[in-house]
Amino acid sequence: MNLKLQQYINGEWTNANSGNTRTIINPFNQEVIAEVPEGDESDAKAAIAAAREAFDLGEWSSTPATERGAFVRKIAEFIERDKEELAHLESLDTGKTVEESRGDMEDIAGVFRYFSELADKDGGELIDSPIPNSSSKVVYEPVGVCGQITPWNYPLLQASWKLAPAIATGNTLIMKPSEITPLTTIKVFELIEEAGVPAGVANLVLGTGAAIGSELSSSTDVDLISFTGGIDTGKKIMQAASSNVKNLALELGGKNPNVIFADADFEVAVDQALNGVFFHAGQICSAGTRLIVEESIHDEFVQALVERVKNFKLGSGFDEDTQMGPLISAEHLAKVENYVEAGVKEGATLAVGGKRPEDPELQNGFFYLPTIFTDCTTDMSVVQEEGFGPVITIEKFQAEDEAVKLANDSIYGLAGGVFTNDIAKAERCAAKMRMGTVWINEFNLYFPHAPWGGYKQSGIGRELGRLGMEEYTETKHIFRNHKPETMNWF
Ligand SMILES: NC(=O)c1ccc[n+]([C@@H]2O[C@H](COP(=O)([O-])OP(=O)(O)OC[C@H]3O[C@@H](n4cnc5c(N)ncnc54)[C@H](O)[C@@H]3O)[C@@H](O)[C@H]2O)c1
Ligand SMILES: C[N+](C)(C)CC=O
Repeated sequence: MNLKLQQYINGEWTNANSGNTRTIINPFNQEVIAEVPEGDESDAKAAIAAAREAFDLGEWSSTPATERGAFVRKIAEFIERDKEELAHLESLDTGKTVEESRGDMEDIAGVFRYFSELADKDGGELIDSPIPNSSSKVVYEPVGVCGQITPWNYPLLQASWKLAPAIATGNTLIMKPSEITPLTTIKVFELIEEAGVPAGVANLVLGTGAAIGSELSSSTDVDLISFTGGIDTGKKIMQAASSNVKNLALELGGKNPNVIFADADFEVAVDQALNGVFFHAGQICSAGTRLIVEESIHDEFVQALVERVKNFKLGSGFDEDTQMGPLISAEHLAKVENYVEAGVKEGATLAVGGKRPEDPELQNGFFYLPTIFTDCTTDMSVVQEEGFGPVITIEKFQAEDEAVKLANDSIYGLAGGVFTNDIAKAERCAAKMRMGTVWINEFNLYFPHAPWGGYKQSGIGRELGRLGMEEYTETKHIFRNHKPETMNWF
């Protein structure tokens, strides 16, 4: 593997202070693919100190936005150049099909391009001051030192949503990828170095959330934490971030409803319902794992889903005909098994799946069969909890209001979909669904221009789009008196 396999702190590639390492395995067959440093609090502290110094020096934050945008554009170009290598690493690390990883790399390059173009497009605002002989303006400044923590399911994609806007806006940062899937993030730091981003601006620390993530969250030298991951971790980070009232951006989980009306295009709705869940074996925050289907088409819809699911090809992400890869780890496989077991105990009916595959070629990987539960009710844990695996629950409805009520009956509010050919009905539902993204006759689509984030416990703040840039800026009002005079009050 032609990769540095080290941390990147203050422009230097380093091993962990302790000398400890972690073995990274391929979830398809458990083969060792890399040995990376396992940093601890001392590595995190060194990276925070480097980022703090680079920010407080002021050179980076006062670099013209056009120049910072040019650095970000170069990174986009290098990602496009190294797309195949990056896609290969992502599939090795996550088990997802290399076709999906190629798509991710295109999206990631697009994210860097988008923020490079946005970098110098907002120079602030002149306010029409109500005070005579004065001027009033608003300027946007970087927040400071940013801690960035990412999950294992879309390692580089989630990192790109944080790295590109932070660099474009003149912040300094410390990135901590998931300890399970660090490879593409290491590679992108090679590209950040190659692009010439100054030492100390972007730092990479490798290790666990308990050691490094909590140091980033609690340090009073960090001004902002941007986190993508599970709700429970998000809550811990929120508490730790109160140490110095950090700015906080949280992208958390989802249990995303997909409402199918009887008047939807049947084939499209079936196809999108499957795509909405089974890409990356359901390990997607916005997976449409909660299907809510109009009663009159329910049985036919379930039958069509089951027929298609039975023919899914599970296998290595590097085989061209593989449609679904493994889950990420033995631990996660056990979690999905327990989740399904709970559904069965609560009375949901297993229409298909519900176990590991028997294919001898898949026994060394963390595979789980695509699974569909019918006869589900909103009180079931499988309907309320995020399983983060290839599992769909199906509920029935009769009336539009009932469908919306079911869709909103959740602690989550990340994303949802509605399939119908009645556009007025679709718009009515979209308006009432309490989620950060609602797709009409589509599922799981995202692009850099539109904001991404959750209502309710799915998070705080937005990534992507202009709002994703604003997360990394502070707003300052500057008032100037052109004709200062004494007040003679005291
Ligand atoms: N909303 C979104 O856009 C989005 C995108 C991708 C994934 N997710 C969510 O991520 C979750 C799956 O990812 P995961 O299992 O890696 O999540 P996780 O919360 O277990 O871990 C995410 C990151 O947090 C770190 N971490 C763990 N404990 C920490 C602590 N105490 N302090 C600081 N950092 C800590 C981990 O090391 C990892 O880097 C799912 O819930 C999924 O929905 C959300
Ligand atoms: C945000 N997204 C959809 C790219 C990945 C969620 O897990």
